[in-house]
Amino acid sequence: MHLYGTQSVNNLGHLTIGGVDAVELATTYGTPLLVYDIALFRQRAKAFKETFKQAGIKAQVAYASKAFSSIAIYEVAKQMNLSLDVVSGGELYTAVMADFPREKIHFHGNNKSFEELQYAFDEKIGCIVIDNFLEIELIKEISEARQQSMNVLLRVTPGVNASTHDYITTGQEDSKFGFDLKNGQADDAFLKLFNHPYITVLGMHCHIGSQIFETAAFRLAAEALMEKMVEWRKKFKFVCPVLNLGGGFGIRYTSEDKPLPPSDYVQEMENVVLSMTREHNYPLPEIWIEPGRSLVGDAGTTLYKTGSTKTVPGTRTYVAVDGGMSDNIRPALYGAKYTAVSAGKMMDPHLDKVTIAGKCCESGDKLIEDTYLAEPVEGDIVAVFCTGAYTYSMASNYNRLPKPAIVFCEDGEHQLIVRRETYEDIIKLDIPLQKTDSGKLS
Ligand SMILES: Cc1ncc(COP(=O)(O)O)c(C=O)c1O
Ligand SMILES: N[C@@H](CCCC[NH3+])C(=O)O
Repeated sequence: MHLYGTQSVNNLGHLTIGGVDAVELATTYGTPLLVYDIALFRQRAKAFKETFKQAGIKAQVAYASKAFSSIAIYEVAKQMNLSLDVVSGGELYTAVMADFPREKIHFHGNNKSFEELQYAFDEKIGCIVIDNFLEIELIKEISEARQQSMNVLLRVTPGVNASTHDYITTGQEDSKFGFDLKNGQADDAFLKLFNHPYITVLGMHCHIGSQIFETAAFRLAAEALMEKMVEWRKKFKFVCPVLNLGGGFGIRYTSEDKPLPPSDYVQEMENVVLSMTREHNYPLPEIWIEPGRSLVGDAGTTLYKTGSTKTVPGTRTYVAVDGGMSDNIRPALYGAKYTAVSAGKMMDPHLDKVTIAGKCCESGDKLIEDTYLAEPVEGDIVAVFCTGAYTYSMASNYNRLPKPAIVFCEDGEHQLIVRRETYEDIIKLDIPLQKTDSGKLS
């Protein structure tokens, strides 16, 4: 059984997270419950920052908050001196509500609206990562109309095919994101902005995908961008002060995943940048990275309560829990794999082979196929590990299931940071039909 971060087992045989009994948490807050081990988040953040410090490289570590966005996690990110990657007006609004330092906010997105861009200008954020030609025009229009300056990075696709799920690779040429590095798009984009009175191009950005294990993909991407930077210096006498190499560092969901320590990926990037800047006598740029999953993924654990059990003789036993694809779409969407334990029976042998099913009206709503629990009976608390990234942020109200509550745990303390949705929340946007004489709409 693999435990993460501060997880342990207490003398009652219960799983503990951040020194707090998981079964007690389930009783106090109800289930499904997403529990974050905040010490693990802090440890990961510190490790990333330390890697740059040791190499003597100026850096920004931006939490890619699409992985999990809430006011409280932004507050922890602020405490840890992280920067923040937001990808929509909604994430930016959450950051503003957390009073995140605006100059450390980076705004992403392949189709930012005029209103979202104006909001970014209103808040005077640190940087907009420009993704396409329309956005260039919109940003020029806004900055000129307001006579307001803005820092930008150009998102480029370096043509690197990282081996991960097709849906989450982003650095290949055939991608909806960014300007192609090889076919001249990136140069065109740069020239449209270079020497603009209000817009400062800080440099380039790339992100090659998510849940990547091989260092080679990061190396190739860094090399491709460095080569372009050297070319731009030669052609346009432009020196990039910033190189943003994105996120994507893989984590261990199951024993099949063999990630390196997150800082190893960063060191690979650092080595490329250090050696190529030396080789070309290029001023060392600041390196920015954007880890999401590797900061919050294994810090999150979802607690469910088991309900009905069904055995298909000779085939399998389904154990249904009180959540499912509505709070974790990843198994259904990507075939993502997870591990689970019986959180109240940690000392008991986990020998019962079961498929953990969700409660949504969908055959594909299976959280884990063929896993092992300790003699499951109704009312057990099952903990599914590594659910901190892209679960709550991708959650839905499918079947009108209320979204779970979220709790932070640290040093034996726990705090509710997102309350559970209620049925009232579920219908809060509904507008009943207006009464007319005919009973029809008019
Ligand atoms: C531009 C960008 N940066 C950072 C991330 C974070 O990726 P990850 O959560 O895999 O670290 C993503 C998501 O893939 C992204 O699209
Ligand atoms: N949502 C994906 C990752 C997408 C990353 C964002 N570009 C996942 O769950 O793995």
